[in-house]
This record gives sequence, structure tokens and C-alpha cells, in this order.
Amino acid sequence: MSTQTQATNPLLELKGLEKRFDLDQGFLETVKLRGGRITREKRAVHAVNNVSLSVDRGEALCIVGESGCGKSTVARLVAGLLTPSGGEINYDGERIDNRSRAAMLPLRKKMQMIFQNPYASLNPRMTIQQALEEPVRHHNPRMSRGEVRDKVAEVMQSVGVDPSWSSRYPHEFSGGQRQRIAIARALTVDPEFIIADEPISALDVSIQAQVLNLMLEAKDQRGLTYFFITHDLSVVEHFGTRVAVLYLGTLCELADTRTLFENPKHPYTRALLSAVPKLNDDGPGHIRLQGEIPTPINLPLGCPFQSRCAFANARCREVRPRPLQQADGSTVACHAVEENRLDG
Ligand SMILES: Nc1ncnc2c1ncn2[C@@H]1O[C@H](COP(=O)(O)OP(=O)(O)OP(=O)(O)O)[C@@H](O)[C@H]1O
Repeated sequence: MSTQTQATNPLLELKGLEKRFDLDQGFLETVKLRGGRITREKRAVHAVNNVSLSVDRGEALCIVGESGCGKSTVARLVAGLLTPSGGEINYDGERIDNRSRAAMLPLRKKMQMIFQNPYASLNPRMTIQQALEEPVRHHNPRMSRGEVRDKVAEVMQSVGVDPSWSSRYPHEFSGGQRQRIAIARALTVDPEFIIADEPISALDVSIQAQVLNLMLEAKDQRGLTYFFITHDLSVVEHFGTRVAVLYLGTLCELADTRTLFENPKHPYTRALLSAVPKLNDDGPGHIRLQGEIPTPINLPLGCPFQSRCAFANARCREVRPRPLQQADGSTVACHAVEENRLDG
């Protein structure tokens, strides 16, 4: 059995990805007495732990999980904004996590990021025209002024913002329009891969669906591939082709969207899905998770979910479960699933 869900035409591959954030501590806090000897110990947040997954060309892989599970850290690692502590990131068949800044430049054009807060990605002192022209000029230094202007107008039109408003400043637009402009900024350089970190969670609910549909249209029209971070499962159901569920920086389950929603396997995925309100709900009802969430500073031995899992036994407390491929193609890291202890 494979230990990792295989994409058929992977654009992005994460292999055993790790990220630790060393904690700044005082000298005395780091000093420990061990076997009569004084040693210094560094403590670290284990934000991403041995994550392996692939993203196929043209798909929208959604990363879900509770706050603090490492979603944004994975996104920032993929975008090259953070350096991994271990593992590999391959893009289009080439390793990119160990590239210099200069060697990353050609990739910056192919890979764009959209953030939760469009205020943060748009300079308040630049007009929309200036904000959108900047990446076009940077990545296409030979383009004439007219070509740059045409490109900006074309992209503004495609995201539903009137190009005649391009001399306005970000504060003159609503939140939804600003996020459309942030998406336009990403699209100006004709990327192939978009990393979107909670791109609609700061927007009014009434606007969220419009922006999500815009991103889906852009995907179809421009052949984009998405790496989409969200904590909202209804967004995943609408947007994702596959879903990766993270818990404490560890991959619990990876499945195509329909399989995950119809037949979730990992106890954590089941609990997450049971919290989504449904009409005519005839499912098992809301699974209330008991127990403490361990800190990512002291990850437990064994399964990271054991302290909240109703199915945990001695093996779960001692041995970290490996992701194993299931008959329906999903990948699940859970001893209880492996041993058929969930439904029997
Ligand atoms: N620069 C940092 N230094 C120390 N710890 C960090 C740093 N960035 C993130 N962390 C920690 O890493 C873990 C994962 O954080 P991350 O922001 O990736 O989670 P998340 O799932 O995106 O959460 P949210 O949905 O709240 O944004 C958390 O415990 C967080 O406190």
C-alpha cells in the first residue's frame, strides 16, 4: 500500500514537510540538569510535522483544520515565505525549498498568493492602476506602457471591477471589491498556481459566494491550480477537488471532496464534519470532542489526536500512525481505521 496519495500529474509535491519555530527563551529557562550534567535545551513549536501530499494540475486542493493546526504555515512554506526545517517541496518536478531568492524569482511569476486581508496586500498610498501595474512591469520589463495598461484593464474587467475606477485608492472600495482587486493583482502576471490563505473569511457572508465564484471562474478560464486554505467546510464542499485535513500540523486524512464528505474516516474528520449544520440531517449528530488539545510545543508520543479521540488505545498513545491509502483512494493516518475499530 502506498503511504501517500499519489496525484497523477503533480504540479506541487510536499515530501515529509516539517516546520519548527524555535522559541526565544531566557538563558535560565533553557538550562537543564541531565544525568548530573548541565545542558541547554531549545524549545520549539512543531507547526508542521511530516506532511506529504501532492497537488495535481488544474485541481483545487483545500487544507482544513482548526485554528493553529498549521494551515497558514504550510501555505507560507509553499510560497517560499518560510524555510522548512525538514522535508522537500517540489514544483513542476524541481526541488524549490533550497533555492536562493534569485533562483526563486522566475517561480514568483508562476506562483501567486492571495491573503485573507486585502488591506494588507494593497498599498494604501497606491492607486489601483499603480498597484496592478507594478507586478506586470516587474515580471515583463519589455512590455510597452500601452500593453501594461491593456493588461491591467483586461484583468480588472475579468474580476468585475470597472477599469475606469483604476485611479482610485484602496480605501474607496468595499471589502469585497478590494479582495477582487487583490485577486486581479495576482492574475496580472498570468500565474498557474494560486496559494489562497483564507481569502474570503474576512468578507461579509453575502459577498463570500461571489468572490468564491470569481475564483472558480478564473480557475476554469485560466487553467489555474489552487492551494486553498480555509477553516470553513462549506467552502471546501463548493470549491475543493480534494481536501487535506490537518490536526496539530499533522495530516490526518486526504481525500477527494465527495469521498471525504460522504465517507469521512478519521475520527477528527468525522467530528469536524458533524459540526457543519445540514438540512434534513439524518447523520450521527454533532460529535462533541472531549479532552485537551496538546500544545504544539510538546507533541505527544503516538497519535496527535489521542487526547480527544474516543477510539484511542495503548497503540495510539505510543506509535504515531502512518498515512495509509484506503480502498476508495483516500489516505488516512489512524490506527483505529487501520484496525477496523471505528464502526464495528
Ligand atoms: N512565527 C512564529 N513563531 C512561533 N510560532 C508560530 C509562528 N507562526 C506560527 N506559529 C505557531 O505555529 C502553529 C501553526 O500556526 P498557523 O498560523 O500555521 O495555524 P493556522 O492553522 O493557519 O491557524 P489560523 O487558522 O488561526 O490562522 C501555531 O501553534 C502558531 O502559534
